Amino acid sequence: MSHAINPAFPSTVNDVDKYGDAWEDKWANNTTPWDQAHSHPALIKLLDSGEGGVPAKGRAFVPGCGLGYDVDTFARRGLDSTGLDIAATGVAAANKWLAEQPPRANAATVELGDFFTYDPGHKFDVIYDYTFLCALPPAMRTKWAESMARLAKADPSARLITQQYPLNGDPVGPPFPLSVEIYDDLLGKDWEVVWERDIPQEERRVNSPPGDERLVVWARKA
Ligand SMILES: C[S@@+](CC[C@H](N)C(=O)[O-])C[C@H]1O[C@@H](n2cnc3c(N)ncnc32)[C@H](O)[C@@H]1O
Repeated sequence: MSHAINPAFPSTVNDVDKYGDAWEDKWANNTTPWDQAHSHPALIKLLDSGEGGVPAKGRAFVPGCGLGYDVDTFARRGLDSTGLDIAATGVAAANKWLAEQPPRANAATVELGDFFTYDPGHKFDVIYDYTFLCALPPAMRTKWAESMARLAKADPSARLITQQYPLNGDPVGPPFPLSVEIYDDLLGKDWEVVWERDIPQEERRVNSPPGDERLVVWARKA
């Protein structure tokens, strides 16, 4: 079995101390091959369907947002939307891209910060994770789940949307392979699944490495 590290992800994220620098290096060197230039079609389909009880107003949050396509997507659906990224170069590029898009009624901004210590001073109605959990060294996963609960409204109307990927990946990351069980173990204490769907091959993002994808909507437990 191959243990090659996917070039889309910085190998140095395995070293937690150099972790933020590794992402900044990627952005500064303009090597962001994960960037697909748009939101995942499965997210658009979910939001357009109105399924899963995803709030259509309030505040949306996209940690590890990259260039901010998902921030724009939520803002165009009625939510004031905040992205967060640890790479300053990425944040500047994202805010430039967001400013270049057609006007929208709701706020769409990307902030510089570390998800694990981020405190915006308010809670979010919707949080979306895509290619963020899989980018983290597995040792950080418990803190990822704690931060999701900390940043979401403690209300059953709050939703966490996880684009679960890669579910059948190479055992050595990044991207670090995940499984439905891993998500359940991480999130089951604070969240319950209210909607889920396997993503068929034709809906996956172009250039995705092999691996199943599943889109899951979680409601915050009361
Ligand atoms: C694989 S990229 C995915 C970007 C985006 N979600 C996309 O699909 O285009 C992961 C992103 O997470 C950011 N990131 C990594 N660790 C972070 C952290 N602790 N807090 C905030 N952003 C982080 C990286 O700088 C990078 O832009």
